[in-house]
Parts: sequence; C-alpha cells; structure tokens
Amino acid sequence: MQNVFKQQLITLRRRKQLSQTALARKLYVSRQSISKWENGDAEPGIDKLVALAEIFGVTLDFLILDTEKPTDVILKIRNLKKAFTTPVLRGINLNLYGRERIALLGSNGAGKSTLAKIIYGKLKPDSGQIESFISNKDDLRVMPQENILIEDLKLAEHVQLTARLNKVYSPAFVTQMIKKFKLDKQSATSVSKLSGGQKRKLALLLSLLKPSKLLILDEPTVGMDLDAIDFFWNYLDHVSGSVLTITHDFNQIDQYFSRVLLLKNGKIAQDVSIDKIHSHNQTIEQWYRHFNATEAQ
Ligand SMILES: Nc1ncnc2c1ncn2[C@@H]1O[C@H](COP(=O)(O)OP(=O)(O)OP(=O)(O)O)[C@@H](O)[C@H]1O
Repeated sequence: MQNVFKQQLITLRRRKQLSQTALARKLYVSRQSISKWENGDAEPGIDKLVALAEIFGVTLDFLILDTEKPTDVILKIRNLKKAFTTPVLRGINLNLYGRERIALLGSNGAGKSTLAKIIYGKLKPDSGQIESFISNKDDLRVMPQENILIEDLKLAEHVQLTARLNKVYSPAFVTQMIKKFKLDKQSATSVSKLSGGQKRKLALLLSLLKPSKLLILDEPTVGMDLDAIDFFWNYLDHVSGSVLTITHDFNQIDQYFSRVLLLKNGKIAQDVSIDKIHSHNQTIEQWYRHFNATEAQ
C-alpha cells in the first residue's frame, strides 16, 4: 500500500492546507512520523489510518488504494468528435476515475462546455464513444453555465421540489441546506428576483442536494462574491465523488484539484496531476499560460 498511501497522504494534507506539524498534532504523533509516512519509510497503524480517513473526509479504501485502478474508472471517452459550423472537438480521449478533482481548462471557445454537455447527455457527439460506469440518473449531478432555474418558484420551493425529485426531501434538510448556503434571507424570494450570484449559489445548492459519483460544474463561481467563492471551494472539498470543473479561477485550482486537463485545438492537449506541476515549482496559472500558448496548433 505504501506508494499509494504516501502519495494520497501528501495530496490530501496539502488540499486541507495542513502542515505536517498540524496534522501530527491532530493524530497525537510526532511530526517526524508524518514525514516518515510521506517518505514511505514507515506506515501508520490501523487506528491512525482510520483517524486520517476521518480528518480528510475520505474512505479507508481511498486513502490506501490506488484510485486509478481499472475498476475505479467511471467514464471512458474515446475519439469523441463534435462540429458545429466548424469542428470543435476533434477526437477526445479521456478516462475519469472515482473521487478525482479535475479542472478542465482552455481558452474561450475551446469546447469545454461542449465536452461537458456531451458527458452529461445534453448534446450528442458526431462520433466516438462514451462508456459510462455510473448511472446518469442517480450518480451524475450538473451545474451548467446557463441558468436552468425555474424563475416562477420561490427559492425555498425550488429547493423543496428538487429535494423531492431527488428523493432526499425533509423539511429540516431543506432548511439546513438553505441556511448553510446563506440564502435563508431569500427563502421566500421569487427566483426571478434573485441576483446573479444568488442564482449561482442556488444552482450549486441544488446540484449538491444528493451525493453523486460525478459532479460537473461549468464556471460555478462566476458572479459570486468573495465570501461565496470561499464558501464554495471549501464546500466542494467535502464532496465525496469526482468533480469535473470548468473554471478560470486559477487561485483555487492549486489548492483544491488533483488533475488538470487542457483542451486545445479540439483535443486534450495536456492531462497532468497537480502534484506533478507543483513538483516543478510551477503554479497552475504558470503552467497553463505556458502550455496554452505553446501547444502545437
Ligand atoms: N449550439 C451551438 N451552435 C453552434 N455553435 C456552438 C454551439 N455551442 C457551442 N458552439 C461553438 O462551439 C465552440 C465551443 O464552445 P464552448 O461553449 O464549448 O466553449 P468553451 O470552451 O466552454 O468557452 P467559454 O470558456 O467561453 O465558456 C464556440 O466556437 C461556440 O461558438
């Protein structure tokens, strides 16, 4: 388990922004122990593994097993092509795995939303295959870029309706979620009267009512204020399934993501782990600027 565990430990600790010392304190061990675990020189006992899984909000399997083993593939995309007036996707090949945090990057018009829409079934590709190992109905949640809210409903009614449709309704749960998202003052406000940022928060809340194996977010924080953005990224950290996010919010990608995809000229030009980029002392923004500019046309 050692190689996988040490990598998971480093990734999860960084994502939580915990220093080795802070993590050691939580586990009642020395900082040197954490360092040894991360270097692969020693392994924690089962009690510490359980405590680590709890601290990071992940399962034991996730902590100690390779998530990229074939059984963990949730989606296989092969040679996917889509053209409108001109070709947009020219042959996308991609596997998505369980519990990944993926940032899908690319210039305006690169085809990110088109790819996302094909994955969640809103658009049909011209050719190519998507082999899905999850149920689109039960395991997939989406927060699209465009407003798909029902404008005539009041905010609380919308949450209740979606909770009922997802079979997770209870009055207490609905109230709690609205409060958590700091939308309680707008509970009785008609959706049509919400601000742009409040609508994005509501859309996010709706997409998170039920746990999913794959959550697709298309520019989720656009229009949100700074508090809402902070809340959003922290909340996302506690989502258990995989998250595929289209975002231009580079400050956050370094912190919350595990993998980055660069869509360019209709292909996945780069598919790299965040840790690999960091190990070259680069931020994601630096990496993106470099590869988005220099990838072959
Ligand atoms: N329904 C459509 N009909 C015609 N052209 C479309 C349609 N949807 C997207 N396109 C075109 O496909 C290309 C890719 O669009 P897409 O929205 O996927 O890009 P994107 O990478 O998500 O861009 P952005 O970062 O600006 O949101 C664009 O040139 C766009 O004009």
